[in-house]
Amino acid sequence: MAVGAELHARGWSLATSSNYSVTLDRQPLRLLVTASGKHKDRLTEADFVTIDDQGRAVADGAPKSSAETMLHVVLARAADAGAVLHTHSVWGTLLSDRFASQQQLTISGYEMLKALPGVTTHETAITLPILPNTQDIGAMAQDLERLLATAGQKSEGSPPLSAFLIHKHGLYTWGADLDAARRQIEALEFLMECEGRRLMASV
Ligand SMILES: CSCCC(=O)C(=O)COP(=O)(O)O
Ligand SMILES: [Zn+2]
Repeated sequence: MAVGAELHARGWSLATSSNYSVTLDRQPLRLLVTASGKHKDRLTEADFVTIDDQGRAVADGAPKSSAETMLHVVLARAADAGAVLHTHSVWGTLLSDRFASQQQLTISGYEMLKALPGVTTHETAITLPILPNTQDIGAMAQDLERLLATAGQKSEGSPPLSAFLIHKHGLYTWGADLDAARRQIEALEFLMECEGRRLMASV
């Protein structure tokens, strides 16, 4: 609840945008996911749903979980996520469109990069893949599974994939726990704003 209020206050989870999850159990898989369509500034305990590995609510009478629930399931299953945060910031949305033809946004040179897992120097280049947006979340979940499988084969020395963008939609990041995901979302939103402002200043 506190994360929703905070990300809303930062302008990254306005209105009903965004969704969040925490992995409760791995065997069987159980995630606590935000309910769908909730104003993220006003989440209450009733606005969280425990779901299984198929994205189904475990308890009868639970509210409908996020429309993007299956992305959280894929991240918990295939990327070992302990927590996932998804935001809809202005900079993430604009940059996902500006770099859509390249299907990725690369950011390098900023000291803030060191807030991300596996990054020890500002000289590191991180790449945020950009997935196509679609209302078919099953198709998007398959795209994400492919992306994670490919990222797993990347060469040693590059930081692990810990975030991606969806075209004209927003940012996903995940970590071992909510603190890690919270730290990453703040660093990534900062980095995207730097990159967006830098590009604007150079036109
Ligand atoms: C106006 S937000 C549109 C849906 C979306 O992208 C989102 O992040 C929130 O969807 P949910 O079903 O999790 O409320
Ligand atoms: Zn979204």
